[in-house]
Amino acid sequence: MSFTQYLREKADSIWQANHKHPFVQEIGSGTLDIEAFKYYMKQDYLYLIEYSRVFALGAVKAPDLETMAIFSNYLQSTLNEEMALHRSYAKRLGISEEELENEEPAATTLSYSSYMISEAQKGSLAHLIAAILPCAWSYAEIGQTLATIPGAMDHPNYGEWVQMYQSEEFAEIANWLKQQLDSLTASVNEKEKEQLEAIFIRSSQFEYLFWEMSYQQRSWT
Ligand SMILES: Cc1ncc(CO)c(N)n1
Repeated sequence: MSFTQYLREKADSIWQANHKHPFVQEIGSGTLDIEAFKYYMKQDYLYLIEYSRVFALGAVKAPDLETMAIFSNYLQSTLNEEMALHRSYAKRLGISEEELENEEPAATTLSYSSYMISEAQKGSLAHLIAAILPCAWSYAEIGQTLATIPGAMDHPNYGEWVQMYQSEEFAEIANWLKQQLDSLTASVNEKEKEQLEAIFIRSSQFEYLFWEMSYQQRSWT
């Protein structure tokens, strides 16, 4: 079994809880309260700014030009493609660009993004990837699952979201990160593998908290 497959199994109960979370389920059924979605969009925009910085740090830590170019490519696609989805939703939902950029991060957004940046800065490239892999991989898994629900991709509010995350291009990011982590861990010791597992689990838990925060539209209190 590959190391990333092992991580996926270790985190399975958390990932199942993410799939079953009412925020995710209601995007699929199209019944999610639009106010919760708006709240999510604004917080996720802030999250993605910091997530982009981790890709930039990946380019800094990359061992060769090819890896550097791929990190810079995913930095570009997050800033200009994934975040364009948020900008387009904001426009449609009546959130101004100013409001989008001036939103204050909620407690979970701040702790999740600070956690990723901190692991990315202090650790090796493998640590950096372990911190962001649950983000890319769990959204690809969720997007592909929701896409099988009849009508989910055509829903007037949530269809575009499902289309983005079920796409091949989005899944490619997770697949590439998995390959990198598997090859980087081919020769690391057990202690480092345990550290990487702890980071992967922590980010998976933060994914759950992010759904929960959004569903409750919860900020700091
Ligand atoms: C919180 C969160 N995790 C992962 C993704 C996927 O990029 C996202 N947009 N937001």
